[in-house]
Amino acid sequence: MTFAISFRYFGPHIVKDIELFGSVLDLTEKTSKVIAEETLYTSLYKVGIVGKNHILEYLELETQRRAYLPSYQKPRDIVQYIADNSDTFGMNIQYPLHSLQFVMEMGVAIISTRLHNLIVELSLRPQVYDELGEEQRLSMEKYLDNGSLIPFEALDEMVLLDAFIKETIRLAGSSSFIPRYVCQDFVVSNGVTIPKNSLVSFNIYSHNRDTSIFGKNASEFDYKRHIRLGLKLTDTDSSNVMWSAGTEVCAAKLYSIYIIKLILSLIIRNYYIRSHCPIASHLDSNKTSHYSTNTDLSRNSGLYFVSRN
Ligand code: HEM
Repeated sequence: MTFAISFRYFGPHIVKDIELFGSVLDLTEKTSKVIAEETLYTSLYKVGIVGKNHILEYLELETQRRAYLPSYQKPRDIVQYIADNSDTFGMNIQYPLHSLQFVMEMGVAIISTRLHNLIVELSLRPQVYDELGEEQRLSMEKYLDNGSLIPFEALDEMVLLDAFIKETIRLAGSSSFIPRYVCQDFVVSNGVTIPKNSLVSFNIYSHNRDTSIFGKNASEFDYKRHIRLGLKLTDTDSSNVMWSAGTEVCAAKLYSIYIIKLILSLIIRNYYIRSHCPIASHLDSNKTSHYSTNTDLSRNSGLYFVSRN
């Protein structure tokens, strides 16, 4: 999954470069071992796709420093876990550090892809933009004493923004989501056997248009449905599988929600987003979203920000 994300993040123009490294990528496993090795980073660094590796430098120093901290001073986080278990990793301490760095980088990458979806969708829906703008105005009024700071409670209270994010991401899901490599023959409940060595994935595109979950207009953009149905972005049930489900729910769900809400709030408070996309002018019907327009007009190069002041 992570590599599917990075392809989207880097964009088609450099997919060719990435393909050069096909030999070091193993896309057939959920968590490929090779992605955690230095080879990939070094290769990407050489062609200028990524910058110097300061994160790894920091993690290396920090794990060494933490090994000497008295127990009452040790933070309960993943870096500490690695420091405390350095014996287990032995000479390969680099392995968990690279993996951790990779999670952080991919986390940033995935947030940026979702923000991209959201900003394009906003640009196409001036009426929704006004409604979200009004919600921001009320929030600013309520939290006037906080100046330009936006407290967590304020983000929690932004129900329209919550619903807008959820609806946009619901309609943007692709047909291949959280792919898995099948290590052994697996019989599913309807008797079908998935043979060993297959790749399977969840069709979130169809799932998110299921009328039994989202109502008759499941294929349309109707962001207030989530408010009517009492659904929130934090949910992790069949109405919201964007964070996955079960035991593998995204470890940074809340962090991502707050970051996305914060960034969108700041944008909405300060700018109007307009699109050069001609589709916007006749997008009155809710039958489409920026993903179903399926056109390069919906790229961010077609957008411009106009200051509210
Ligand atoms: C809008 C942003 C994000 C979305 C939509 C998202 C979505 C997901 C999904 C669908 C999974 C399950 C993947 C699978 O099982 O194959 C997942 C897992 C995970 N995500 Fe996120 N993610 C986001 C941001 C982040 C960020 C920013 C980080 C870290 C800084 C992060 C860290 C993780 C980790 C560590 C897991 C594995 C959890 C486990 O297997 O127990 N995610 N995420």
